[in-house]
Amino acid sequence: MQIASLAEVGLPNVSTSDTIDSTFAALKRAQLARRGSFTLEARIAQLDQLRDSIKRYESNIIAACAADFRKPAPEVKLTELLPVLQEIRHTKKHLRKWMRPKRVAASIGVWGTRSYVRPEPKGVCLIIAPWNYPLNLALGPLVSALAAGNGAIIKPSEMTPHTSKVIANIVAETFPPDLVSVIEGDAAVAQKLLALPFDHIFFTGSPAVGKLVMEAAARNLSSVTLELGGKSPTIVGPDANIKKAARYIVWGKFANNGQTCIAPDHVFVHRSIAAPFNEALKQQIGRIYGKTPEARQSTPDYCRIVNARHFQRVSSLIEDAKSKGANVFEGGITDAEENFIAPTLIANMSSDMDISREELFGPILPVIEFDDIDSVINKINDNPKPLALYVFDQNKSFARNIIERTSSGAAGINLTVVHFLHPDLPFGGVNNSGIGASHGEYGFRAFSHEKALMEDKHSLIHLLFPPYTRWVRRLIDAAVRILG
Ligand SMILES: NC(=O)c1ccc[n+]([C@@H]2O[C@H](COP(=O)([O-])OP(=O)(O)OC[C@H]3O[C@@H](n4cnc5c(N)ncnc54)[C@H](O)[C@@H]3O)[C@@H](O)[C@H]2O)c1
Repeated sequence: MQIASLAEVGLPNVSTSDTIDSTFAALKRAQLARRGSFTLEARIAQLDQLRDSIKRYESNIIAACAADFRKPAPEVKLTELLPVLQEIRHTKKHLRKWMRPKRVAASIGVWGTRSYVRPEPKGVCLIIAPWNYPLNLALGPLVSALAAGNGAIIKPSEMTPHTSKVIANIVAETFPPDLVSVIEGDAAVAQKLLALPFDHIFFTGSPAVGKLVMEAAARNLSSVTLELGGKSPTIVGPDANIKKAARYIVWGKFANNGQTCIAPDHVFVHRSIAAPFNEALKQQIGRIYGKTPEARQSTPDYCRIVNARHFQRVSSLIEDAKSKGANVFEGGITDAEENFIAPTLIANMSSDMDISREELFGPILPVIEFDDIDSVINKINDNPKPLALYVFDQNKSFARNIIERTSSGAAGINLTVVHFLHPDLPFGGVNNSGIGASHGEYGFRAFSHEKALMEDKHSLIHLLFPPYTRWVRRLIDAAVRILG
């Protein structure tokens, strides 16, 4: 389905930047009012409503993603709809257990008390989303925020305006504005929002903007979850199943046109298998996207770069690499009219090239040959900790060695990207690639405050209260001796 203009997506019923303060105040008031009555049933009803609306809007979502960056419909279903719908299903199934206060056994020191860890809603949360999975990364966190009993403001990305409008319409149709509101806009709008004392900020985007978000959050001591990016390395060992490695790497890299936070950024391949591996990569690209440049440009299965600015950025990366001696051995063809960049494979990368430093976030894959795995591990450890790291090898100890000696948000063995789909795995980065985690119970906990609750039953702790008579002092000394 083609969308010619934003108006066709539907009339937005959405807060604008002028109404930021009043929207926030309304959410705050409503959140306090409903605090005691936000039951399991109420939360599940909201999740059901969200699921129904998403399903009702399915064709609009597909059309909007096509209008924004020619994202293929099957990719929209697999990477935008499925993760959010699965998150709803999984959350509904487990929410009762997650919400239940967890009994904690009394320790000797507080014998005679009863204790619980009681998750409570953080309050009013801000969700700032990126453009690359515009629906998934706006509504996925919303599922966790609602499950945990919060109100939320969503600020979708201005770079995918059609999808942003659809999100606004879904939310306006599904929730009262004092429970969930969408505020559309750019960085300036995000900055206005960030000045407000949100109870939690869930940000997905680049590490550079993540730092600004954390700085702004610090002013109000708002807690943060930062889902960031970086250069996720992939290592193909000497005993890799070459065909399988190429299949997963080509899919993980070129789906969404390389604009995936957990896409393999670059590949280290053992020199002994480099030639057949490079050939296998080329074969996979041909098999999926077509044998000729024309076929690759016309296939409906290949997404586009999101806008002219990013097209320019990614094209310049290729030009910079070429001018410094890189060998573009597949692709490299670009068409500015369509923000099209062919699936591109690059050899002979060197440290003076921009592709060796920047997160590529586009359809270019540098392939680097190695002899000694220690040098690869050292290189990874010399750089900021990545969001994901992938290893392909049949030999389990090869992967184990790398995973033990490096730090990354997630690690995958003989696959790429798929870990995103497991609702029981924490999804998140580490330091430069992120702080905190999302998905399933991890998402619920990100949006919850774990309140410590203790009740006195028949404890003897009052025997240690002042005045500090000789008897009390003796008791305290004994307590320190026994418990310390
Ligand atoms: N870890 C993850 O789950 C994940 C998922 C997708 C994308 N990413 C990362 O996101 C990046 C690409 O997305 P992007 O280009 O939309 O990121 P971005 O950081 O430029 O923008 C993300 C959001 O922040 C807002 N923003 C931009 N500048 C801002 C500023 N100065 N102050 C406040 N808000 C501002 C944008 O309007 C947008 O809504 C990549 O680095 C990618 O790896 C991470």
